[in-house]
Amino acid sequence: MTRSAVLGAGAWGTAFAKILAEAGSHVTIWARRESVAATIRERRINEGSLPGVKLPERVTATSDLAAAVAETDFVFLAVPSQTLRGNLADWAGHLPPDATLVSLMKGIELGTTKRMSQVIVETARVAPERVVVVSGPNLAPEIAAEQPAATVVAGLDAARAQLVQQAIALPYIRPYTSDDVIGCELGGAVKNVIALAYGMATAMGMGDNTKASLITRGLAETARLGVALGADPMTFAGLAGLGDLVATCSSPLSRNRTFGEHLGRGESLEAAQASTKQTAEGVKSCLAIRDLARAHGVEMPITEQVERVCHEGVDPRVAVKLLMGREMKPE
Ligand SMILES: NC(=O)c1ccc[n+]([C@@H]2O[C@H](COP(=O)([O-])OP(=O)(O)OC[C@H]3O[C@@H](n4cnc5c(N)ncnc54)[C@H](O)[C@@H]3O)[C@@H](O)[C@H]2O)c1
Ligand SMILES: O=P(O)(O)OC[C@H](O)CO
Repeated sequence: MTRSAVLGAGAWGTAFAKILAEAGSHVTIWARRESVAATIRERRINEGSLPGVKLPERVTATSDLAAAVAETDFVFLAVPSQTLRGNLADWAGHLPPDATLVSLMKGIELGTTKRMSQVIVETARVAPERVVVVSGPNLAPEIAAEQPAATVVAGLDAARAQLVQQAIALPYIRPYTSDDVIGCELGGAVKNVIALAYGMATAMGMGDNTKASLITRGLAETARLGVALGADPMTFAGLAGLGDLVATCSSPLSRNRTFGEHLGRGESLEAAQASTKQTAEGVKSCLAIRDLARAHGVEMPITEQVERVCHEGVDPRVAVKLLMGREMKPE
């Protein structure tokens, strides 16, 4: 039987531990707070992150990182993107020498503009082939409720990607493999930014034409950046591209869309942060994605406007006017 560690006891880490255990792994969740780890161990619940979900017997938890990762085949990373580098700096020395490191995160690092797999390779000092990424339309509460969904397992080493695929396949999870790590990670990170815009549009009372236009043009700018970085354009028509974009934009469960709704109602960034507690990765990633796009000479007008609303106090209505008033061009 395989052994897995899930580092991060948020909504996704907890839901993913349930998947892994049901698919046959022994799973240890690492939680920052011992009280969270103890409740998972003793009561098999993580009420703060995934309310009402009972975890299988094969899931345990600890706040001791070395104990969590000892003798594991897979280490799944599910902390907020902007904390990953700091976390890995502390963890790198404890990781088993051949464990596959799997990123469950959807963000781009501020300052460096690196994807999560790049941060892992650099900080844990491992070969890129040891890193696998899981990304797709996977809202944690729906997955925890065992509603059928598909996802993508992307890796440079096809054999490792297949092992992860086998480790998470269930009657309600259908994982596909891919070799396009760049495309899958970008799809996951940029959809959060577009979902912020979608939430703003929703709160401003905009209709389905507006929302369809945002999704379509949002995907166009994602694919443009992806191609400039070496991704396969077809990835953006798949689960980690369009699939995740549609799920995140259309679901009231999405933290990014919900955060956008707060901004669309005229709240400041600080007020929106105060009323939404969980991670809305797009809020920080929009800055890094904008910088990455500029560095590669790629136009990302929706991302630019989301960044201005989030971080420069621009009124979302003004952002819409600017987007609609751009120079005419072919699709
Ligand atoms: N929730 C989902 O539906 C979902 C689905 C797919 C991918 N993701 C991605 O998974 C990642 C984690 O998201 P989540 O939904 O679990 O977020 P979350 O907000 O529910 O939980 C984040 C967890 O990280 C912990 N944390 C915060 N700061 C930390 C630090 N400095 N060091 C270590 N741990 C820290 C928090 O205590 C919390 O347990 C994100 O990149 C997100 O985009 C989430
Ligand atoms: O709740 P969000 O906005 O972080 O989205 C969750 C997942 O990434 C959806 O696939």
